[in-house]
Amino acid sequence: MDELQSEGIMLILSSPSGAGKTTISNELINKESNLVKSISVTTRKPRPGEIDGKDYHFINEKEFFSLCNTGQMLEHAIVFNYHYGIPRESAENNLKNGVNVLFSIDWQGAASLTRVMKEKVVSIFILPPSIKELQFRLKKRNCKTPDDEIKNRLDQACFEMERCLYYDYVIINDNIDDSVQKIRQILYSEKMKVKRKMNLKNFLHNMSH
Ligand SMILES: Nc1nc2c(ncn2[C@@H]2O[C@H](COP(=O)(O)OP(=O)(O)O)[C@@H](O)[C@H]2O)c(=O)[nH]1
Ligand SMILES: Nc1ncnc2c1ncn2[C@@H]1O[C@H](COP(=O)(O)OP(=O)(O)O)[C@@H](O)[C@H]1O
Repeated sequence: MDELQSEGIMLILSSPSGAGKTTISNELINKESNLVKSISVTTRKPRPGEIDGKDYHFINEKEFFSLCNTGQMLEHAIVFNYHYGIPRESAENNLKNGVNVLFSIDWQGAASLTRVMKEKVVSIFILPPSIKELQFRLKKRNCKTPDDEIKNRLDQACFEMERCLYYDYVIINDNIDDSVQKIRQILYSEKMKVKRKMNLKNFLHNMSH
């Protein structure tokens, strides 16, 4: 066990819709014991197969605004006409206890979390191998999604991908296992950074006395 304790990292994953961040997030959570996913709240309706409290907390607009107005949200944004936001308490408690927290959020959320939480944040942008592959994945995920909604998401994707310039890392999600492995390597390296070691001075002091 590492005697040098690190504070929890806020690991942000963003990508255009359909590039694979949900799939990658789920794999990461399965593989990393010290990583938990932050469950956002949203006013979007659940997709088939999505579970309330696991994929999102599905709430109505009134409940959403009440959370915002009482300071219970770390950040919130409108994406594809619905409200999304990060509940503050659970994320803050995990970080305090040295647990890493994964945020699968859009570029607006990434920008505002980075502005507020600064060095606690490590941000990764996931790119699809091509627009054609992105279109294929969007259709594969939910064949009931209307064509105009897929077109809307593809149009947005080009704009969103430009945002990768402002992230710490960028990954092309060709193969899921490779992408997951790359992110795990980033997490391990980030945890070893001197600035994240909470008890380094004490450790050195104890060694020399
Ligand atoms: N800013 C922000 N974005 C979020 C949050 N939760 C999810 N999102 C983003 O909202 C967008 C739409 O998410 P979703 O409805 O699940 O669609 P998907 O990206 O196609 O799976 C995605 O880019 C998510 O990463 C949040 O709490 N804050
Ligand atoms: N590397 C990959 N190769 C092939 N298909 C993938 C890959 N990553 C994700 N997918 C598939 O693409 C679809 C969209 O992935 P998803 O994780 O829901 O994207 P996002 O959360 O970014 O919207 C899903 O059907 C998923 O199984």
